[in-house]
Amino acid sequence: MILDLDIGNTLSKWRLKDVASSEIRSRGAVWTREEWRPGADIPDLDVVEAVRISSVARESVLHDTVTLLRRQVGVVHVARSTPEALGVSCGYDEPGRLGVDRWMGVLAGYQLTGGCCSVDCGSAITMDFVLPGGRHLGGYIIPGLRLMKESLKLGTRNVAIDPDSEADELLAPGRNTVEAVNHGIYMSAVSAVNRIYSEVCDREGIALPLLLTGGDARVVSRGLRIPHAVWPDMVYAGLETCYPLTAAERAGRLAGAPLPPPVPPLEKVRAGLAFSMLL
Ligand SMILES: Nc1ncnc2c1ncn2[C@@H]1O[C@H](COP(=O)(O)OP(=O)(O)OP(=O)(O)O)[C@@H](O)[C@H]1O
Ligand SMILES: CC(C)(CO)[C@@H](O)C(=O)NCCC(=O)O
Ligand SMILES: [K+]
Repeated sequence: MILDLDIGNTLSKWRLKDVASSEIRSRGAVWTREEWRPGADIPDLDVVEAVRISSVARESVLHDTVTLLRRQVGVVHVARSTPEALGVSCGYDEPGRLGVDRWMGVLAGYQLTGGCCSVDCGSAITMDFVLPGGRHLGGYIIPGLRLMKESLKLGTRNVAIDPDSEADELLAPGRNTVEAVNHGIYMSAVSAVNRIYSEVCDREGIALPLLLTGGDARVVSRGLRIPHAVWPDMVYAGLETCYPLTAAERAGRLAGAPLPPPVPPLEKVRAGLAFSMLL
């Protein structure tokens, strides 16, 4: 089995992948705490022959995790953001400072589409752009839905947005504090994704396929009118492209990859932008 780890600020997610069949056997998530160690909700390391890690937690958390895993597993790959990988050049002045989860998303997105906008709706909402030809432009970081809500300190932090809510309801004016906060932050996240996508496509003169991942991807997806695809395993797919271990991965087939989303005509993106500027 391959153990893939996506260590985030809020949650550490894992999945077990069968080397022979390339199937995902199980998955789970644990809160990212002081240290990460195998426990009741962590898979049995005896069956694991290789580990691949994307981590944006503190370096000490990663260090402890790797030390522990190396005692039991022969192969441990730790992904890093680099100036260049798999035909993509990093847009950051200091590539090592780009969150490696973002870099994994960019590499997976580029592999799937040959140029895209990748959005990760997690603790933070990040947006990255990579053009056909492989130039990553850099991106944007805004607080995620949960963080935005917590920062308001209106006593609504424990009332989460129902991930199954309809976008129409979430976009309507709230009629109590919880609704006003939830609908407000939802609207700000969806508007930001919309606006940033349109601005960058306009600047660059190209409409790009839009890909979404992260814990809040599904609910944000429902409020977006731009065509896009949701790819829950996008960060893991970045690990697959960097460290291919199964036959399917070596052949470039990424687990759970959606069909590349249709790209709107650039004129339509520009018209939407012009409209929002008129108001
Ligand atoms: N079971 C859950 N526990 C915590 N957050 C959840 C859960 N299900 C959905 N969410 C939502 O997912 C978001 C966190 O997403 P995700 O798991 O992608 O983030 P993360 O691990 O914090 O990633 P990063 O720190 O890399 O941004 C939260 O804003 C929250 O609204
Ligand atoms: C922005 C987050 C927290 C999103 O998970 C992560 O990618 C990160 O810690 N990035 C480092 C800062 C940067 O990407 O510029
Ligand atoms: K993340």
